[in-house]
Amino acid sequence: MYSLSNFFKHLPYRFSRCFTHPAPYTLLSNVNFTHPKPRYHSTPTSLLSPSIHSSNSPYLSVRILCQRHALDMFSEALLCFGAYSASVDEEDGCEGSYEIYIDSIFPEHEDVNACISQAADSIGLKEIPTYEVKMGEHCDWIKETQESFHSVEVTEGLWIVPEWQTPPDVKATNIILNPGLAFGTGEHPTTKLCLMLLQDLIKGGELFLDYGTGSGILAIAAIKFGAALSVGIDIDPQAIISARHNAVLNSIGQEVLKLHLFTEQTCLSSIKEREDGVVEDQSSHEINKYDVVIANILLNPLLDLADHIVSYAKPGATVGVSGILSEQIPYIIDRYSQFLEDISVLEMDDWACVRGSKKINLIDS
Ligand SMILES: C[S@@+](CC[C@H](N)C(=O)[O-])C[C@H]1O[C@@H](n2cnc3c(N)ncnc32)[C@H](O)[C@@H]1O
Repeated sequence: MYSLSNFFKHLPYRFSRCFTHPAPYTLLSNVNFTHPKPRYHSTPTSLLSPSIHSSNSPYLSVRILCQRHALDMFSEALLCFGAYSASVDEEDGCEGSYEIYIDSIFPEHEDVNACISQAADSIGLKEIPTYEVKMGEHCDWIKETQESFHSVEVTEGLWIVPEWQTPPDVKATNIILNPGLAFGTGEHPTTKLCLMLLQDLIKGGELFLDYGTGSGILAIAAIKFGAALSVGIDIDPQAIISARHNAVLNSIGQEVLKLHLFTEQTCLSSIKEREDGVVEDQSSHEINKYDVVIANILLNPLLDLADHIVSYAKPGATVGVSGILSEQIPYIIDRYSQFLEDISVLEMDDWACVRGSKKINLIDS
């Protein structure tokens, strides 16, 4: 039986993606951030801290030279240790180089040196990255950061459109998103792969579980494709808030798109609505219920939570797991082949999504 203590031990895995250790079942990173609570899973192009309250305050603009292999983890660590945002300009003169620039925004009063040192230390960098600091002018830099997101056509006729843009094709299936607050902008290959899988699977009337919903992009897409019910779960309250906002942007009601926060309290208390509007509830994501289950998280939680993730699917239902690099496919197949049959793999830009059908006679643990 899956236990809560097991579940919570996976939280640090959210920081593991930039390490591609070959051995399965290994804790790839022992990073344990204590303050403030980490919010983001990865940084495809840009991250914004949810602690932003005012977009018009003075700020420090910090350009940091980072080792390319540490990019994802270091960006996330910066947010954890005080940065408002961390973004990468892939076209900024470092192509092919061992190092890459991260442009980060800090509050005016922040001790940037301490933040960068702590961030580097927390992910085990031996040297503190070099950086330069400029005082930012009063300007709406959140808006500037958001403007780096553009409408994306994921597959023919399926567009992800930022909230502030007009859909390029009004006849297409348009998912309207505010991508600034949680992972799932539609730009990341794993999100694209999951969307393609969903488009293939949802024919009408299905029950869909989005395990690690982030911005809610997959849960929303499933409804747009014709699912009868989407349930999105996440361990990050900001993701739930963001997904709810995005559901409203797409005129999708709570009767068909249910969002649930996984917390320790969730399992100890009954359903309750908190002051921030997040509903905590475990009752509606029942095992053996869903026609399609997709988990776009990371290698290690996918390995450790495999039986838990699969248990939500009906016998014979499709389970898709993503958030993994192509080189990690064998570990996923090795682990999931005890639960799934007819396993196949979709790949895009070195990222992968593994799908399979839940074995009919599987006894859920
Ligand atoms: C890569 S994002 C995926 C977002 C979206 N589903 C997509 O496909 O773009 C992963 C999300 O999973 C959440 N997450 C990470 N570990 C989790 C876990 N063990 N259980 C539930 N959610 C988790 C993160 O908070 C994050 O919002």
